[in-house]
Amino acid sequence: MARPLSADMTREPSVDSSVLSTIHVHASEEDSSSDRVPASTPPTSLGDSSSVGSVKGATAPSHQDPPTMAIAEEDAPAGRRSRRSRASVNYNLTELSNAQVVESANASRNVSGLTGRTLVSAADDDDQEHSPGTSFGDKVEKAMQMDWEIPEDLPPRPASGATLQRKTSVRDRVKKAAGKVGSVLGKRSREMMEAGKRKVGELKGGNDRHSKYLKELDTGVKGVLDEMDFDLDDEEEKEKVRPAKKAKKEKAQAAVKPVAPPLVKTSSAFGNVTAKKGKRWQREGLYVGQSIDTDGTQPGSKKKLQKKRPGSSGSAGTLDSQASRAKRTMMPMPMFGYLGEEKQVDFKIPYDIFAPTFKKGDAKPKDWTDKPNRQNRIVGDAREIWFKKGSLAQSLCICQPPAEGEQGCDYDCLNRAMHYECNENNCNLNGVGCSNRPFAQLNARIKKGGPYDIGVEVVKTTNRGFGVRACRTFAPGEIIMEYTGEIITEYECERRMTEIYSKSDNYYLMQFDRGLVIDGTKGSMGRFVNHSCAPNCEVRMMRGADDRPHMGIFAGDDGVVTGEELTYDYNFDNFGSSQQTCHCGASSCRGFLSKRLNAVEQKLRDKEEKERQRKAAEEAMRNAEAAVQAKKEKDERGPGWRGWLDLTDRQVREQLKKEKQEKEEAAKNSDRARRMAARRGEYVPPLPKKEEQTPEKPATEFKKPARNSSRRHTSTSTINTQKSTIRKVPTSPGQAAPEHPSMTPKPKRPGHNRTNSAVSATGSRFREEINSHRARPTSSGSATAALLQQASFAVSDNEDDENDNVTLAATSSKTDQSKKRKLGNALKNVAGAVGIGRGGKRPESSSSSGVKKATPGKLRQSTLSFARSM
Ligand SMILES: C[S@@+](CC[C@H](N)C(=O)[O-])C[C@H]1O[C@@H](n2cnc3c(N)ncnc32)[C@H](O)[C@@H]1O
Repeated sequence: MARPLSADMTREPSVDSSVLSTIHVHASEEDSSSDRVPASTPPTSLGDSSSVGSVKGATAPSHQDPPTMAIAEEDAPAGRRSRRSRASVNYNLTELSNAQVVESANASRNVSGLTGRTLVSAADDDDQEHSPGTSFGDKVEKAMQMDWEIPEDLPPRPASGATLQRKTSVRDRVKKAAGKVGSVLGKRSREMMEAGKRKVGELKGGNDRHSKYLKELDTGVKGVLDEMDFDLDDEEEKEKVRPAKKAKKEKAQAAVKPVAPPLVKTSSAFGNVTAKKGKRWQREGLYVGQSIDTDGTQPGSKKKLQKKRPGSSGSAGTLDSQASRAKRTMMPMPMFGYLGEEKQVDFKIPYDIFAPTFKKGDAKPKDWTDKPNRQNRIVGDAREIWFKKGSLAQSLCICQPPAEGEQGCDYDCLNRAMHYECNENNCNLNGVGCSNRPFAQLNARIKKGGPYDIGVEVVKTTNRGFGVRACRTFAPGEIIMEYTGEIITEYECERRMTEIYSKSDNYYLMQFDRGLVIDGTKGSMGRFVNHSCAPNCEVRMMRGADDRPHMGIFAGDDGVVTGEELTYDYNFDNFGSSQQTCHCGASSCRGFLSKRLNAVEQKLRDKEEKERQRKAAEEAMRNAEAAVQAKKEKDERGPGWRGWLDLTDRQVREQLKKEKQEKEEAAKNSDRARRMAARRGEYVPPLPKKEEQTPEKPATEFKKPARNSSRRHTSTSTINTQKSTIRKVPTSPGQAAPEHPSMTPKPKRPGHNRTNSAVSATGSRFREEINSHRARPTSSGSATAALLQQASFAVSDNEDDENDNVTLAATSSKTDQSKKRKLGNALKNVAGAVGIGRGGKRPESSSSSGVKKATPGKLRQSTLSFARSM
């Protein structure tokens, strides 16, 4: 197909505007002899070099021969003949190529029009432009030699007469370079940027538009040049594009509402500038990386931030840089809404946020390191048992591959049922989907490492020493850790218990295989797992792939969540006699870290417990009854009862004797006795005046506690008035305070104010009765009150001479007689009132004078009272 170019072409002036209208091709002699193309036969295709080559003549017009162009001999490839030796053929290329008429004066640019679409890249054009020595014809020939086809999806050719696509300008190339700069950072980026700037600088030449580009290059947003829109240098074009941009922007803003972010000032390497309007970022919201100053709308909030941060002194650093320093590194905790009273929503901390870890200063177990012994150590005689070849039955599971979404070797697996861990030798599934390999899984997890490999930590509890807390979740039945330690014999265990751990509070001994015991004192973290009567874990023994038993702590049926303390039921065998009290706090707590009982044991225990409770209830009942009885007896004995006295005590007996004498003496000198004696006409010796007043008897002795009822209160106060008068009766001079401690009066009860001595001192049953009735509620309170008031007034009249009332019987004067009468009447009235108050009846034992006789049972003091039941 391709032939060496063998024709020189010249162009003849054309009447047409096209310079390419007529081209003369000078065929060589050789061509004319062999491949000569007749003048009337045009090339049938563009591949025909003789016709295409003529174009070259058009690209390099010779000024010596205008307008006919000829290729100089020296331009021809080496070995070719000179022009003189070739025949000249003229072709009308316009006609031949059916090319569109290119109006541009620049012939080299218009070449592309011949092939419809540029076959030669812009870069080649540039090369050609910048390397004038390169033959265009050669290039065309090269292009012709290529296997090529025009892709179908090319943009349509511009309509005839439309402006052809312009060649890439320097500005475009700068933009292109700048675009690359935007995506790459570092030295290379800077170099490219500098190159772009230089090019624009070359173009500058006082042109405003160019200086604008230069400026844009310098001040691009965030220094990213790919965001610069160099294409939009035409104001008209910009206007066309803007509405679309605007709509896009509005749409974006609507999506991030309600907070419209303010246009912020930003800084770049080139200084502070106002940010480009196009892009706005949502600066606030509940996501990592947001500004801590969540309420940016608060005036002064940014300033506060500025103040807080060291080194952020005003001008140093822009707002953006400060905000970036104040970015959250974690999700903020949802503090509000969950805990309020209105929204009683249970709040659970997501496990992947809450990761409790040991803090500095937290208590750590002294005898334990962070790198515990994760392997069992067989000690002493245990070796013999441990390494003895057991006749354990081999197990082989017959599990089938699990269905999708299910796990293999599940609860119907034979290995699992026999507490064998599946391994490559005994598992039918060959490990595919097998879920019965906990220790292999644990080892793989620890080997892999990472923050959740072990997933638990030792923490100090409030009342149970140290404990273990989960730092991650564990699925139900998932292995958490292995309980390891020293493997000892039971004998050794007992020895250690009595000799080494006898004074210890914490025991780490766990029953193991074949009568062996694991002493976890020097073992894994499992030894710190505490007991609970409602545990969240369980301990299981399993024969591992190494054919040795292993003790594992597994998550219970509900799994374990982050932050939970791991617990299992110790089912403690008490080595000692004393039981350890349980502080697990579960509602079903058994009270002790003791063994969980089987059904029969539990039944027996329940029966015993029931019996114990019944006995306790009976005892309580008996005690209550005794208390009631005692109270009743005490009440019956009256307020003067001083409790039981020991009559075997000589001092007590003497004291009682003395009191009796005093009482008799007092009775002799009592008003009543004197009155009676006077009535009988006997001589009544006057009482010494001085002794009439008894300062040691406080006035409050007779006081009754205030009552709620106003009526009672009224009557009480009335009686108190009267009482204050009556109280002035002298006490027996011989009366003294009891000496023996057992005689010491007990604290007085309200309503039982009167003591024996008080009765003795008054020596009057009237007063006694008044006092006793005063304490009782009356049904006809108002009538009684009136009468008592009357009596009170009557007695009050006598108050002028305080001593007179006690010397009534001793005086014989007229005034005294009248006073005596008055008082007698008053007291009579009172007694009558009391009688009415007790149901309208007069007291049975009232005398003809209207004075009520106290019944013997109402006497406050009795020697009986002092008899102690022995
Ligand atoms: C295996 S250790 C557990 C770790 C232990 N708390 C420590 O600080 O080393 C068992 C001992 O912990 C204590 N303990 C465990 N659970 C308890 C509970 N629920 N109530 C009271 N004490 C408990 C008992 O002293 C028990 O002997």
